[in-house]
Amino acid sequence: MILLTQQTHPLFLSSSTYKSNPPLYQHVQLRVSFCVHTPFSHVPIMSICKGRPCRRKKWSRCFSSSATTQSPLPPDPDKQNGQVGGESDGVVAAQGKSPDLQMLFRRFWKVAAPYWTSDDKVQARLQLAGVFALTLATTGISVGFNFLGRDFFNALANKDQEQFTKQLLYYLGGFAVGIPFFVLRDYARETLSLRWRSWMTSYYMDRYLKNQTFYKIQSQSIIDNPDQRIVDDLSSFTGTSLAFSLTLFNSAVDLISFSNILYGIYPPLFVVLLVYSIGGTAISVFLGRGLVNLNFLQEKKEADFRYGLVRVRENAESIAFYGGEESEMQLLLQRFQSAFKNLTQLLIASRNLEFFTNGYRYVIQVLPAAVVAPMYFSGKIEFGVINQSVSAFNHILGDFSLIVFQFQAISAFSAVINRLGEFDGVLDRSNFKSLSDTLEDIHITYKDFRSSSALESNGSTPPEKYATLLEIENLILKTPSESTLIRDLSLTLKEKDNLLVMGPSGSGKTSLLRALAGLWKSGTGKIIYYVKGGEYPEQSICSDVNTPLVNNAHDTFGEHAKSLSRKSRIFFLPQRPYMVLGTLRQQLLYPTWGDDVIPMPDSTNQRNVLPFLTNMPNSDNMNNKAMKPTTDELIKVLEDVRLGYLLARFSLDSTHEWSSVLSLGEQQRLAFARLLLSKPQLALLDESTSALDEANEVHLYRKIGSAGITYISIGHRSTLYDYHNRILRISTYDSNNENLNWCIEPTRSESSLKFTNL
Ligand SMILES: Nc1ncnc2c1ncn2[C@@H]1O[C@H](COP(=O)(O)OP(=O)(O)OP(=O)(O)O)[C@@H](O)[C@H]1O
Repeated sequence: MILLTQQTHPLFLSSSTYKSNPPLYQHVQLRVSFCVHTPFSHVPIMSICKGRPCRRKKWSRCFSSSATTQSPLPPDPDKQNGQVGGESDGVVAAQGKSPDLQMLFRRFWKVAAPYWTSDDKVQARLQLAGVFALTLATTGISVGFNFLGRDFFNALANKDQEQFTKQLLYYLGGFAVGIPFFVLRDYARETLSLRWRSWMTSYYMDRYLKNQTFYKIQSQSIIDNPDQRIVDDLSSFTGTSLAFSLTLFNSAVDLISFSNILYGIYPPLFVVLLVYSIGGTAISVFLGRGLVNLNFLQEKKEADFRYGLVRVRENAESIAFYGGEESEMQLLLQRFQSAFKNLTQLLIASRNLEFFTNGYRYVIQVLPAAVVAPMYFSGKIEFGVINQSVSAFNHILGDFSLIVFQFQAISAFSAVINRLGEFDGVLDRSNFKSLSDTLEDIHITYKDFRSSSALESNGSTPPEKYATLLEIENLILKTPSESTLIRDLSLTLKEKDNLLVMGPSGSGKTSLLRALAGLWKSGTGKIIYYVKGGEYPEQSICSDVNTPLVNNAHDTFGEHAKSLSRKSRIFFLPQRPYMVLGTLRQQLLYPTWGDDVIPMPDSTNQRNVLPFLTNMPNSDNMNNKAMKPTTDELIKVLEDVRLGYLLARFSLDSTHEWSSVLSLGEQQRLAFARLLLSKPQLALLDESTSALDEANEVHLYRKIGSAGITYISIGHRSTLYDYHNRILRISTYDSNNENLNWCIEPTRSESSLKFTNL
């Protein structure tokens, strides 16, 4: 028996980390995991983590070392990046049913296939071929070792010193030649796995961030912990898929190579082995059937626990103000207990399976020697042949017993496949159509600004002074849970026609802005934006699949223009501004120039970066953006919103946790600075001055008014009347009342608006 120990965690802790946190890592250092292998066999017969059967990742490490066959080297201290992704709370798991095998294969294929047909396919396939070739070479080397071992033990048994020395030298020579193959095979496999993972990470992140999918997933609670699926599950999926494919390939080659040897020694031994392994597989599938579901739940529960801790970090100040430590402790303990209970069940299920699998492994150990020994005693075979038959037997046993030996790894892997398959489906649905068929009824259309002016000047009537910016037609707005908020709203908004939206709490004011921003689609009706299209290139004007086609194709902007117009023409200011991670300059430039302020890596580092990991800003997008503001302009805009004093405390390029170092009112003023820099056509302001004193509020409204930005604001203060032309009053919807639950009224005469005379 060869005992390969992996004292894993300390290898990944720098001494300083360890010294600064000795109690934290004390128990970690004591965790010794090991895989026990049979002589020259790649099959791990036991996997132990601190005295109990290893979970998933540790097993998959044994698994991947098994995939790499008979390595004379200790397995790599490979990625110890926490737990492997995991199980899903998907439909199947949630119902506690065993996942359907066909669906599992379908999901596996759907998740795995895109990379191998992607832009990186040539490189990927070449590397895969290299890994398979190296695996084949290592199998050949193992067969060679099998014969070397036979002659070595023969020389020993015959007390033939000369032959023994010769065989010893052969053995050492074999190691010198063979070891690099094993190392290179493992390295090539890990490199390919990392490349695959990198591509998939970029592919999943792209789809996750596109079309506000992240928002839909979060606001409608569609699936749990998407972040964990992107980080852990993808890593586990790529690593285990490669390891598993190589194990299968290797087992097939191994089976052919060693079956010949074993069959040549004693055919009945081969038949016994076959019957034994088929029976063992059937029993372990039966005993371990509950593990897949337990693995699903375990990962979800652990992710929930981790998310609870992240929320404490994110809301540290509020929790500290409330003095909510006790409640947080209770909530976190509840989540941990839930994970603990499930893990206990998982351990019990694993233990029961281990009773069988360990028995299965050990009972068979003496069998080949016992069957072949009579032939040795009768002088029909030499002593070395016994060793050879034991070795060949173990190889074939491992090949036939893949499912028995790897059942836990396979069950964990199935959970990962289901989790990713489910995520992939959600991303697909979100990117091709809505997540729910009933949610796509509010249509947003973008038309060329000129068409509104043309319409108005058509015929004998003189053109109106101001062009239309927005039309809302028969809008019935509903929550995602289908409760009506606003009925049959129709309005037209022209340039400088600033609208104030008022109404009781919960009546649907923010929801109206959500619908205008395209975040909510539940309901019916039309929203038409007239976007100043002069800056858009002709080719960006195309028919829009998500919006009803209008007669004049040039009137409707495509997806690309839609995102451009949303980004550069319509600007949304929430009540609690979002502060990005980065410098003060980045805060100001977000989101209009957000993608070109991130420093590009220098060209030396660039060489090592995979092409799909660099997200080059879209050149059309760049062309259509206004010139990036200079430092002087940034300083001026800070002064315009009365934040100039910040520059005495922070430089433009200093990085801080801005949501903590700036007060809410300062953050709101910073958001107005972004708005003034972007100069959109239309701004949607959701109580975006709620934290400001009246003097600052008035000042900011004057600034955006004089900048020529038209706005729709939600607010409660009567002082806001002075800066708006009309008020949209919404009352709480009552299904028994047939009247409309909104009305539009003028604030006061247009000439009296405070900024019009500025
Ligand atoms: N994701 C959601 N799913 C279901 N209902 C929601 C969702 N988000 C909000 N609602 C409900 O929609 C209604 C309108 O919410 P909205 O935020 O638009 O109100 P509001 O008028 O802006 O209120 P306030 O003045 O208090 O901010 C509320 O009853 C709210 O509970």
